Amino acid sequence: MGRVGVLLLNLGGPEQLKDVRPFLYNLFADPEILRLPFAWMQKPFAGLISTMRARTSRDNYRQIGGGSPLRRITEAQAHALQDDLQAKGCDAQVYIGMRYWHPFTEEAVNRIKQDGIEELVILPLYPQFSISTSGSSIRLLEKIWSEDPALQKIKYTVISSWHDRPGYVQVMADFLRQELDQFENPDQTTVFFSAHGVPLSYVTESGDPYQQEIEASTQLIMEALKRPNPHILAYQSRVGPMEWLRPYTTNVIAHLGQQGVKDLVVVPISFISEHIETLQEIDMEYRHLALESGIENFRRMPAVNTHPDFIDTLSEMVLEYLDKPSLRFSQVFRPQKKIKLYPQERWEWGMTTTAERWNGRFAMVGFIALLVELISGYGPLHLAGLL
Ligand SMILES: C=CC1=C(C)c2cc3[nH]c(cc4nc(cc5[nH]c(cc1n2)c(C)c5CCC(=O)O)C(CCC(=O)O)=C4C)c(C)c3C=C
Ligand SMILES: [Fe+2]
Ligand SMILES: [Fe+2]
Repeated sequence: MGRVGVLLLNLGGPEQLKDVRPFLYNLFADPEILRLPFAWMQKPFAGLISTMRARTSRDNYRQIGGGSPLRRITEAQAHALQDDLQAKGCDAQVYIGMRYWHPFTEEAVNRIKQDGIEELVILPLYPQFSISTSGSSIRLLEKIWSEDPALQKIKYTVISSWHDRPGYVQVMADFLRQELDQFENPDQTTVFFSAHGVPLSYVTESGDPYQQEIEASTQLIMEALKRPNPHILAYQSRVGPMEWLRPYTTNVIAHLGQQGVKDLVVVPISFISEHIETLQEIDMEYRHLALESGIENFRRMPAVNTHPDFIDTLSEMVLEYLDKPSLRFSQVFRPQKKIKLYPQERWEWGMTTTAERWNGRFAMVGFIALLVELISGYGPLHLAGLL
């Protein structure tokens, strides 16, 4: 075996409040996250939205101590994984490549090249595949690879998804059982799986396997739990005016409260590390909503972070994939159709008269302004109390 490397992929998060705007810019400049009708719109639009959303987003990061813990946790996972692989006789070097913040994917790839890695396992830290997460990171790697002959000599394989790995399912079930046992009536407590949402069109138009994988993980965890608890799945963190996967977490929490549910445990199903959406959105916003809606006991299952059983699952997976035939970037899921940000209007460009063309252009400007406002939650319509 040649020199072995493992590349962990994750989203990245702003470490300080001053990083929030440039981080958001990188995120919104990615067409896998936000696809505009014309490519030339992407960067100006990302600039606009990131500037306008930065205030709300900074407030949220301020509430969790002024930055995301994602880098620190991912580094701890990388160290633990490297030690575990070593203990299992595999002398591998583990790298971290973040999509939108430091340490960037490009930096990780440079280090992999400098270190003379000959065999590489690429492991996204998202159990379920989505075009917007693992898909985006893998697309980026494919591009970097295509531009560098030195990288093309590395034997690599991609683990595109691991939502049904027995080890992962077992750790999640064990964590859930421990959390349930904190309630007075563990078997009657409602289990609320909260997954990060994606726009509905990713699934219905582009064939994103994300929803199906989330549902499968949920099912497998409930089976491994071996308890009779009622359970429900909903999607959180919607951004923008489009329809996202339903039901929305906020609606379901309010509804459960109205139905008289008193004990609720939230399982953050699409996250394996603590970050803003567990620490702020679930622990603060959803807790507040739940208590207001009549739920009395609200708990959240912690993310698996660096738990030894979780790290063991990761290392077993890496060792298994080193022996498997490799999965190429081109074999990883690709959207069937280009993702659209919104159900596209039929713009009648240059059809009849100049007047109609200009009507279209003015409508486009108005439409973009509305979109910016809906995504950022900030603008003249909000000021006028209309949104
Ligand atoms: C499975 C995980 C995730 C999916 C799916 C996902 C899709 C997705 N996200 C946005 C918009 C934003 N995401 C933001 C931060 C963020 N998102 C994830 C995970 C998923 N996103 C993580 C791990 C983080 C970083 C968290 C941290 O601790 O820093 C943000 C910025 C934060 C905010 O302002 O809310 C945005 C915006 C879209 C549009 C999308 C699907 C298309
Ligand atoms: Fe996100
Ligand atoms: Fe989010």
